Amino acid sequence: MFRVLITDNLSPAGMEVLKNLPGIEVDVRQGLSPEEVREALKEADGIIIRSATKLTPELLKDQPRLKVVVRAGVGVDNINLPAATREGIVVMNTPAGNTTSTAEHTVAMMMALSRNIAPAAASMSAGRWDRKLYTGTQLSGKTLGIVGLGRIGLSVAKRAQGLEMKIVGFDPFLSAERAAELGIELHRDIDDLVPLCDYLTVHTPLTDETRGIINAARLAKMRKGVRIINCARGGIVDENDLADAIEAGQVGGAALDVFTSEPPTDDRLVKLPQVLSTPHLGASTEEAQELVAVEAAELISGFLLRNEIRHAVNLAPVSAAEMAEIRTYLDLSRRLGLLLAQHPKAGGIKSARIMYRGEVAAKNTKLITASFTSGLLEAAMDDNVNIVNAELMAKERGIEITESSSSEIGDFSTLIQATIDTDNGQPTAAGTVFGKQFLRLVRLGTFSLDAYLDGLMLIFRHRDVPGLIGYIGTMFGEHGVNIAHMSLGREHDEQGGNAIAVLNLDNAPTQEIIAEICAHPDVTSVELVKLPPAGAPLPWLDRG
Ligand SMILES: NC(=O)C1=CN([C@@H]2O[C@H](COP(=O)(O)OP(=O)(O)OC[C@H]3O[C@@H](n4cnc5c(N)ncnc54)[C@H](O)[C@@H]3O)[C@@H](O)[C@H]2O)C=CC1
Ligand SMILES: O=C(O)C(=O)COP(=O)(O)O
Repeated sequence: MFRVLITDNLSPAGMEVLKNLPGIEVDVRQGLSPEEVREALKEADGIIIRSATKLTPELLKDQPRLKVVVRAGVGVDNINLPAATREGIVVMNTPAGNTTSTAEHTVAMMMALSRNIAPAAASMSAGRWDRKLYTGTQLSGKTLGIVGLGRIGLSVAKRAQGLEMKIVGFDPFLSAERAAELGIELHRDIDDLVPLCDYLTVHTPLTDETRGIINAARLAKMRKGVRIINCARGGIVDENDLADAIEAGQVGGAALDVFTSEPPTDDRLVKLPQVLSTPHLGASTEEAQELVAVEAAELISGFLLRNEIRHAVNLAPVSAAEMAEIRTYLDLSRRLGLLLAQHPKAGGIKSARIMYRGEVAAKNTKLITASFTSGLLEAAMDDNVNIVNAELMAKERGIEITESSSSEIGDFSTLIQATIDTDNGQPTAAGTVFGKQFLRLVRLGTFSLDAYLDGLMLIFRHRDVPGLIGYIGTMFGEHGVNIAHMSLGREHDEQGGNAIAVLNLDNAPTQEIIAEICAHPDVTSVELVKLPPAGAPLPWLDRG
C-alpha cells in the first residue's frame, strides 16, 4: 500500500481519484508546522502540495520512503529542487490546469487597477459617492509589456489583445516567428522593452535569473505612471524598489497577487493606496483547482503504481509501457555498474563510458545510463543513489559519464558495454539479454565469455593449462562450495594463453580458500563479486 500525504488544500476531485485506487491510501493533514511535515513524510511514499507547504532541504533529508513530490499547480519554487534531486526524489507539477484562471486573474487585476474598483467599492461600502476621486484610465490603445511569454504570459497577451492593447514582450525562449504570428512585438533585451510600457506584467517562474528582474533601475526607465502587475511570484518585482517607486510617483499603481513571504510579513506595499492586492488567488477557481488536483492525483498514482514519469521537472518523461519495456536493460546496466565498481582496479574512478549497440540503442538510453551510474555508485553511497540522483552524484564526485549508441547489430541483438577510467586502468564489461530476461556477461576486459550476471561470482584470471579448473572444482567440493554455473574465456581463443573463468557460486568460499587459489602458480588474479540474485527487485522501480 502506498501512502500519499496531502498537506495543502486540494480539491475533493483529486482526493476522489486517489481514494478509488486500490494500492493507494491518502493521508490528509493541513496546517502542519515544518517539523510536523517532516515527521509525516517519514510514513509517506509521495506528497501532493500547493504553494503553502515549503519543502526545504531539512524536510527532504533522510526520508527513505519518500519517492515523489507532486505540485498541484505550476510553480515549484517552494520545493528545493537540488535537495529533492540529491535525495533521489522525483518532482512533478501540473503545468496547464491553472493557466486560464491565472491569466483571467491577471486581466481582472489590470482592469481593477486601472478603474480603481477596489477603493471605489470600499468607499461605497463606507457610504460615500466619490465619482471624481476614482477617475481611471482606459486600457484600449495602451501598451502592455509581458515578461515571460509561456502558457500564462501568452494567455494574458491574447486576452489583452481582445481589449485592444498593444503587446510588447520579453522571453529569451520564444522565437521571433512565433511572437510575430501572435502579434507580439518581441524584444531581445528587457531594457529595450521597459520604457515602452503603460502596464507591465510578469509571468516567469521565480529563479535566480528572474528574482528582482523588475528592480529600481528598470522601474526608473519606465514611463512615469506605469502600472505593474505581478500574478507570478513575489520577488520577481523587487518589493522594496516597487514601494519606493510608487511613493516617488514614478509608478502609478501595482496589482499584486503574490509576495516574497506569504502572507506578507512587511505590509508597507499592501498598505499603499495605489496597490491592489489579493492573497495568491490566481489559481483559486473551482475549475483550475479541480483540473490540477485530478492531474496531481493521476501523476502520483501513475508513478507509484506504474512507474510512469510525466511532467517531472528533474527527470525525463517515461511512459509506463516504456518503463516496463526497458526494465531488463535498467537491470543489466545496473549490474554492469555494480560489477565494475567491485573491480580490483576500480579505485579512483575518473570517468565512465557506456556504449549501446543494437536494439537497446533505440530505447531511453539516458535512463539506462542513469541506472548504470547508480550501480557504479551504490556501494560507495549506502544505497542512497537511484536513477533520479545518479547523474548529479557522479558529477559531484567528479566522475564524467558519457554514452554512445549505434543501432547496428553486432554479435548480439543488444549489447551494453561499459568502461571505467580509473587511476589503475580501464576495466571493461559488456552484457546482453538472452530471450526476454536472462542477463549475461559476455565480455570482461579482452575476454569473451557467456556468464550469468547474478549472485556470487568468482572471477579468476589464469594461464590456460589443463587441470586447473578441475583442481579448483575439487577444492570447492572438499569445502562444500557449490558451483551453480561456470563460463570460461580465452584471449584470442588461443590454447595455452591467458584465460578467465567466471564461477557462479551458491555459497561464499572462505578467505583461506581464496588465498589458496591465489597461491596457485597458474592463477594470476582472483575476485569475488557480489551481485543481486537473478530476478531480484530493482530498488527504485519495484516498489511496494
Ligand atoms: N498566482 C498564481 O496563483 C499562479 C502563479 N503562477 C506562476 O506563473 C509562472 C508562469 O507560469 P506558466 O506560464 O504556466 O509557466 P511557463 O513555463 O509556461 O512560462 C514561463 C515562461 O517564462 C519564461 N522565462 C523564464 N526565464 C525567463 C527570464 N529570465 N526572462 C523572461 N522570461 C523568462 C520561459 O521561457 C517561459 O516561456 C509560474 O512559474 C508560477 O510561478 C502560475 C500559476 C498560478
Ligand atoms: O500554480 C502555481 O504556481 C500557483 O502559484 C498556484 O498556487 P496555489 O496552488 O493556488 O497555492
